[in-house]
Amino acid sequence: MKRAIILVLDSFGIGATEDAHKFGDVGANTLGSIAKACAAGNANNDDRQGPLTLPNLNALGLGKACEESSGYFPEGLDENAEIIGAYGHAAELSSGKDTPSGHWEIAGVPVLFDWGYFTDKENSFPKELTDRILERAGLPDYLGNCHASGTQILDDLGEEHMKTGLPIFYTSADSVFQIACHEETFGLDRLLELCQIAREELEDYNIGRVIARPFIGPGKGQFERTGNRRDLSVEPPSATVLQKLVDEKQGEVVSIGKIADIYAHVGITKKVKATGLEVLFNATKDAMNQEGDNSIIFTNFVDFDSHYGHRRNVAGYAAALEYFDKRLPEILEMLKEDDVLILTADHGCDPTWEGSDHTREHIPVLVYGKHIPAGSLGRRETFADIGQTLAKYFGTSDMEYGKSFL
Ligand SMILES: O=P(O)(O)O[C@H]1O[C@H](CO)[C@@H](O)[C@H]1O
Ligand SMILES: [Mn+2]
Ligand SMILES: [Mn+2]
Repeated sequence: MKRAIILVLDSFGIGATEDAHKFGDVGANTLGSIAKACAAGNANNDDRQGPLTLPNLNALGLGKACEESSGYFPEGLDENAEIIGAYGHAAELSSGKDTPSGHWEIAGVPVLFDWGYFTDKENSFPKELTDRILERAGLPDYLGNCHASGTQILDDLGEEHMKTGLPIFYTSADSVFQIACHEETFGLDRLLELCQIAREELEDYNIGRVIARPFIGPGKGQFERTGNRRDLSVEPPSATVLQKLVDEKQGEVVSIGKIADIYAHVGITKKVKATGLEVLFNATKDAMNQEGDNSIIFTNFVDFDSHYGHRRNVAGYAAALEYFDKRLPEILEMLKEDDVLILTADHGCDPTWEGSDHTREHIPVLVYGKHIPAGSLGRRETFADIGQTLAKYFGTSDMEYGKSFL
């Protein structure tokens, strides 16, 4: 019975890529920076203290993968631990360091074209675009029109939004058009309709995603984003390994969390809505109990990125990693004879880096299964090696990019 379980720790990079200078990210290392801060006693909070402790991820080869990627073995992890998994680090072929590019490349389809971006930090959006969106939505105006951190902008504009009823439009270094509205005063359905309009009006702008950012709370300092976030993505440019498994093998692809949105619902046969590390973990285990031959169980753990990476919260990121690590054996124990477990990431988001954007980094490629020999997979030229490996494992037609490592 063939099954792959793919766990994406969103933003968990392990060291800058060779082309990081193009992104201003030379020296970024999400895991490395967290490990350093923890070892120095600079990442303590109510949930955690001291050096970074990730024995289970380390046994799969995480520490060594980071060392091969960056020359730095993460402090806190045991350099002499017995390694039970195959481990490597992969560079990104895609032109961007965003979530869809990273995920599509993992599934064998790198994004070789350039996305459209709203590069101006202020007055970011063309007036003819926002005029059309507002007109179709029957709104007189909007707030924002800038690059922003999604939580900071709620503090800055949330109250004005509640008072005026005007939506908040903002963007970032990613190819995104984001709309934040209060779930209760503006309404979730209205926000989703507005995002759909924006998606349609953005057709000529080559923008990867429109993101609905609903939030709740009474006022400044008390606003919180909810689990009703929706990402309206364009479709991947060609068939991913997910789609091939469905089309060629009549397989199942189970999306847990954001995965379905990221692939624009293409190549996905089941969707499980889940928010937060704990619920995502439980949902992954449920799917592992249910799914049979020719299935991919694919989970995105977005909190690493959205709650800690973008928020530059090192202690929070470390605590979340330690929580993930503690629960990992539950999944290892559930693996059946031929199951393949892949732990990876889609880009970096070093919580010690300036600003609030992603960082261009290698991703870890940790592969574990009862019949997979432990040891280094070395440097991989593209995330698409994962997709090609899956194509070979499931016996679909080959992907155009990537080399199988099994
Ligand atoms: O600051 P928030 O809203 O979390 O935004 C982050 O999430 C979006 C999608 O990854 C990007 O725009 C990134 O900057
Ligand atoms: Mn991401
Ligand atoms: Mn992000």
